[in-house]
Amino acid sequence: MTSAQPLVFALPKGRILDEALPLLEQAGVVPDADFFNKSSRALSFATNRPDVKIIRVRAFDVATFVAHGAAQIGVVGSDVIDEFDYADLYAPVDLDIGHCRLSVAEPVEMVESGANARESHARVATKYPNLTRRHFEKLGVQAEVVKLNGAMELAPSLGLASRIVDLVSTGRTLKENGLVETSRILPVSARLIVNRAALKTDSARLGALVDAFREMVAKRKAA
Ligand SMILES: Nc1ncnc2c1ncn2[C@@H]1O[C@H](COP(=O)(O)OP(=O)(O)OP(=O)(O)O)[C@@H](O)[C@H]1O
Ligand SMILES: O=P(O)(O)OC[C@H]1O[C@H](OP(=O)(O)OP(=O)(O)O)[C@H](O)[C@@H]1O
Repeated sequence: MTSAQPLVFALPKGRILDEALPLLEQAGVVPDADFFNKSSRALSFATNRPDVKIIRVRAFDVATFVAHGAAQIGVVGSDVIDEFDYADLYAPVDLDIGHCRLSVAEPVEMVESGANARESHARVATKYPNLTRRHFEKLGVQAEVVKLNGAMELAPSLGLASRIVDLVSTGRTLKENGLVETSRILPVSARLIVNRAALKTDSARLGALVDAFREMVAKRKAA
């Protein structure tokens, strides 16, 4: 990565994007109009800065693009950062957006019977296999993970798993699917991430962007 090449900024499509865009603009990066064109199938976009372009990817892929240097900077949830645990990622700024938590949830009737509490083995449906295994290992419970990419809340009622590990905000999805949160694994918020090697080779531009986000988040908190 030389400073002559444009910086690639990876943004997650989906719910974090709406909260991240004002921060991006306050940091001096404004996507071109076609970024907001709902009918566009483009995935890469110019910005007001000739030396910065944006790629819009799935939330779970932002960390991978940045860790491998395909993007040098990005915004992603700490759930994704912790799930992949990439050595080449550095997460210098908690953006104080995208707040939720990663939790274990179980069917209400299982909690009432206490059946799951005595198990030394658990079949868990989740989008987060690594975080799930690490959590249950700490409890001395062997977790057999059933990997899903969404709608985990259906798994227990369909006999696919006895518990789930998933993100929780309001708790509404759990409640409407007969589940109850039984333990919290970690709090989640969106972070600014950078590729460690890129930060060394292009410290001027990347360092300035990190500082801009850091200062802006501090100002918002102080307001
Ligand atoms: N209630 C929530 N549920 C899920 N993700 C949340 C929630 N609140 C904040 N987030 C953050 O948003 C990210 C997920 O974004 P989103 O749900 O839009 O995409 P996704 O469903 O994970 O991705 P995709 O739709 O491509 O499968 C999570 O990684 C998390 O950091
Ligand atoms: O506690 P709540 O406010 O109900 O939010 C939690 C739900 O939000 C997420 O689903 P999302 O809508 O992001 O779709 P997904 O299943 O594709 O992740 C998550 O997977 C939970 O299902």
